[in-house]
Amino acid sequence: MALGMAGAFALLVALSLLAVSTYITEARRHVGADYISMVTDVVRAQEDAVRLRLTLDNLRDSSDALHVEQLEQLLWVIELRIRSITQSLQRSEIPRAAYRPLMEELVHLESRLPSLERALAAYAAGRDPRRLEEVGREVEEGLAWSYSELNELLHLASATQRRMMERLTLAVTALGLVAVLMVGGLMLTLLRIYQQRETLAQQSRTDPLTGLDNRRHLYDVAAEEFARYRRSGEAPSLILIDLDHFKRINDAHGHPTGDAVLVALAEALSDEVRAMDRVARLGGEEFALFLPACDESGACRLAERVRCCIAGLALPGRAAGERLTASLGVATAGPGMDGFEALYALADRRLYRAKANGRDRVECSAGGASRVMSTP
Ligand SMILES: Nc1nc2c(ncn2[C@@H]2O[C@H](COP(=O)(O)OP(=O)(O)OP(=O)(O)O)[C@@H](O)[C@H]2O)c(=O)[nH]1
Repeated sequence: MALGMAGAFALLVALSLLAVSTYITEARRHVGADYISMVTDVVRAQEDAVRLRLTLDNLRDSSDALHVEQLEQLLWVIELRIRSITQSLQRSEIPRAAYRPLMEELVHLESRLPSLERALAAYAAGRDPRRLEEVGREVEEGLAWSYSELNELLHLASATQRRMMERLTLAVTALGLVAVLMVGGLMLTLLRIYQQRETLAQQSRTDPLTGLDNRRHLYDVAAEEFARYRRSGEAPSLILIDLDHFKRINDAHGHPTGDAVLVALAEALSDEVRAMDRVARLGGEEFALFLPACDESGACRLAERVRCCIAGLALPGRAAGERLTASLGVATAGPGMDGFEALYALADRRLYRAKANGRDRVECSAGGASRVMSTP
C-alpha cells in the first residue's frame, strides 16, 4: 500500500517534470521565433531606407514616370512596414520605456509620408524638386536611424531573454533533481519501514531459538486449515512431541548444549515432513507437527518415523553420544471435532498417555481406542 503510494507519487512528479520541461522548451522556441520574425522585418525595413535613397537619387537624375511609380509603391510599402513594426513592438516583451523614443520617431515618420507623397506629386508635375529631396532625405535618414536602433534593441532583448530562459532551465533542472532525490529518499524510507514490518511480522511468527513456527502461528495456520477441511473434507492431523527427560541433558551438559540439541532436533523434524506440513516449537522441549490432508494411518506412520529419527539423532557438542528420546501423541480431525483446540486436546491426552506408559513411544488411536505404535 505504502509502496504503491510512493510509486504513484514518483510517477506524478515525473509527469509534472516532463510537462514543465516540455513547456519551457516550447516557450523558448516561441520567444526565439518572435524575435527572429521581428528582426527579419527590421532588416527588410532597413532595405526600404536604402531603396528610398536610391529611388530619390534616380529621380534627381531623371523625372522618369517609372521612377515616380517606384517611389509611390515604396512609400506604400514603408507605411505598411512602419505599422507592422510598431504593432509587433507593442506586442513584444520589450519594456515600453526602452522603445518609446523609437516609436515616437516611427510615428513621426509615418506622419511625414503624406508630405513626401505631395512633394512627389509636385515633382512629377515639374514643380519644386528641392522639396522632394528635402522631405525624402528627412524620411530616409529617420528610417535608417530608427531601424538601426531597433535592430540593436532587438538583439539586446533577445540576448536578455535567452539568458533568462537558460537560468529558468537550470532552476527547473535543479528542481527536478531535488524532486528525484526526495522521491528516492521517500521510497528508501518506505522500503525500510516495509522491511522492518516484515521482520517484525516474521519474528512474531517464529521461535527465536530454532526458527520454527511458534505456538501462536501454529494456531493461526491450523485454524485456517480447519476451515479448509470443513469445505474439502480432507482431515488434518496433529503430532505433539515432548522430549523425554530433557532436563537431564541440560543438567549434565549445560543450557547451551541443551539449546544446540533443540536446534538439531528442529532441523531433523523439518527434514522428515512434507513441504505443506508445519513444524512448530510450542515451548521448552515440546514440538508439534501439523499435517494438512493427512489421515490417521499416515500420521501414525510419520510419528513412528519421527520417534525413530529422534532416537537415532546424533546429538551435538558435549551431548554427543547421548541418546535422546521423545513421547508422541497423534490425533486426526474427525466428525464432531469443532476446531483445532479439540484436535490439540486429543493429541495432548495421547502424549500424556505415552509419557505415562513409559516414554519413547507413540500413542495413536484406532477405531476410537488408543494404540501404541512402538514401545521402548
Ligand atoms: N536448553 C534449553 N532448555 C530448555 C529450554 N526450554 C525449556 N528447557 C528445559 O527443558 C526441561 C524440561 O523439563 P521437564 O518439564 O521436567 O521435562 P523433562 O525433563 O523433559 O521430563 P519429561 O518431559 O517428564 O520426560 C527443563 O530443564 C527446562 O529448563 C530451552 O529453550 N533451552
